[in-house]
Amino acid sequence: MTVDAADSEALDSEVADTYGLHVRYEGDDDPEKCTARKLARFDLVELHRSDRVTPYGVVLNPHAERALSPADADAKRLVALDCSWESAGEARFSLPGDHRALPYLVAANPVNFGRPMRLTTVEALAAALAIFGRRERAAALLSKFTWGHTFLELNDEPLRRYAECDDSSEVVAVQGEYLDRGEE
Ligand SMILES: C[S@@+](CC[C@H](N)C(=O)[O-])C[C@H]1O[C@@H](n2cnc3c(N)ncnc32)[C@H](O)[C@@H]1O
Repeated sequence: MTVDAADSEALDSEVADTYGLHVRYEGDDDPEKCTARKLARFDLVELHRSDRVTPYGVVLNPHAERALSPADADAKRLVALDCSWESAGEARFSLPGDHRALPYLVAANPVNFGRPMRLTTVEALAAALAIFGRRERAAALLSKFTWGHTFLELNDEPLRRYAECDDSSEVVAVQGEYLDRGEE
């Protein structure tokens, strides 16, 4: 088989499975607690050690100007950056791709439980899948963590409402309701 044919076959299988899940893995966080490494052990994501070899896709970036919405659901790949929060500044997100921030959601992981927006890599990927209407696949990723199901429970209503939006501006409007509640 030619290289091109092999590439195209690999791409077809990603598309058939709807989304290829990729992680640019920095490796500066506690490897014992790293959610991306655990997902990779179960072959649920592919880890990449440099920006250059990380495939193009929708990049989950908390600093991005545009919010993720169902309008992005035709993407072939979701890409997260697994690094420590200390090194997750804007400049670190130099990956090629369509950068999107997740809307208001609350973390369920033991390190940042209850804290808005500070999601682990598995929570971020699962949230994106849920917003794209792939709730079962989101649950499958989270099922590898004892606290994983809590993420979908805590965020059940916002995730369902974001998944019903048409585009980023609608998602931002829904998010505004949750942010306002937090300020009351
Ligand atoms: C900073 S790393 C921390 C990973 C952690 N060490 C772990 O074990 O999962 C989390 C990654 O998830 C994605 N992420 C988390 N919160 C996000 C948000 N609010 N919007 C977009 N992406 C987010 C980003 O790709 C971010 O770099």
